[in-house]
Amino acid sequence: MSKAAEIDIVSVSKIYGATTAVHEISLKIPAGTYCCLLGPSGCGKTSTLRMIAGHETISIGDIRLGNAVVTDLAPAKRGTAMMFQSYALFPHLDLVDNVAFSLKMKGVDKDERRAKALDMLRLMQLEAYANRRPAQLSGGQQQRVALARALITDPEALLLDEPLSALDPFLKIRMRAELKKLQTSLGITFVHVTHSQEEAMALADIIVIMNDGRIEQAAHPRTVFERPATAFVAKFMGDHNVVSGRVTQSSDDGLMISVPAGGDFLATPTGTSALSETADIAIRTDRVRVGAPTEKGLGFTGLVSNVEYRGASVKLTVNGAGVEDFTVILSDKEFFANPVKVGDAIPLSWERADALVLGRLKH
Ligand SMILES: Nc1ncnc2c1ncn2[C@@H]1O[C@H](COP(=O)(O)OP(=O)(O)OP(=O)(O)O)[C@@H](O)[C@H]1O
Repeated sequence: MSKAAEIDIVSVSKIYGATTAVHEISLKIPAGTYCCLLGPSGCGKTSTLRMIAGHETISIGDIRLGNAVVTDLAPAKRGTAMMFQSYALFPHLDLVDNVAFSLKMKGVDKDERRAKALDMLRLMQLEAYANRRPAQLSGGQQQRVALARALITDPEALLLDEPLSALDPFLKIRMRAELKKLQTSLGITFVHVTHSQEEAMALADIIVIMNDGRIEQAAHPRTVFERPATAFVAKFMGDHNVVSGRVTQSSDDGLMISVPAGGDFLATPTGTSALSETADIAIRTDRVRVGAPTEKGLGFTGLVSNVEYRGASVKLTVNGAGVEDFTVILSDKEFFANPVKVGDAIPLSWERADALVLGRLKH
């Protein structure tokens, strides 16, 4: 139906008075990609999306869409369409008029815009509701109307600001699958703002993790999870233990870090990390086993402070070797073959490849 555009963000900053919301970010989003901007509240995701849309001016830098620099273009001239968190539907108009609205603004004649709106409603499987008003629809249906309204302009890129946040948990998961299917079938570029790691992992070809107005990592979800670039990414994505310490020994295939008044840990450099006096390492919670390590630095003995049953798995929290709240996820089978309880002293271990040295971003 539509052509997709690459989005190229070149050294872009957003400054609101005394607040720098976005600090000189650069990012290339290839044409036809599903990109999720992910990060905690206030990290600059929405400002970035709004600058791509043209709803916010760019303080410094440029944004290109396909071959065109769109930095100073009005939103309607960019080839982008935006879907808002609240859907922003007109309560007094039926679905056809809601969806056809932007074509009416462009001066497209009535028959043509109604025909196109009906096509879009058909695409969203809402044809049967064409004459209803938004209040007569479910949350999921309203979301599909908002999508139809954004897509009627035939955009090269669709920008979505927390599109699933108004939905209940069950519908959220269903609509998430529908968004992915839609993006795949249209083949256009989607940029989707979310603060949910799970949502970003499920949808994205590229996850852009932002922190304090900067990009910590932009990569495929599997890379982000298996090779988190920084301590922030490892902590924010979850399922990793991050241990910080002083570097006491370093070579090409290993780095030893000492935790103040605690243990020594061996870690694998990942290339993203410039070596310095201190370092952070990440250890996946599901890669830790109960048992003595085979090599110095690949485990420690600690006291169990919490045991949480989760059905298919059991989560242990362990303190020791200068590390607090070290998390271990065991399969239910592993745990019940050898159960432990709060207060037990247990040895933990992992493989050398499962302890990674993390990079540090200059702030
Ligand atoms: N119009 C504005 N005027 C002044 N400061 C603003 C304005 N809009 C955003 N900010 C500030 O810029 C920073 C980034 O805001 P932004 O809305 O881009 O973050 P976000 O990651 O989308 O957050 P959330 O997930 O809470 O929506 C915040 O500190 C915010 O307070």
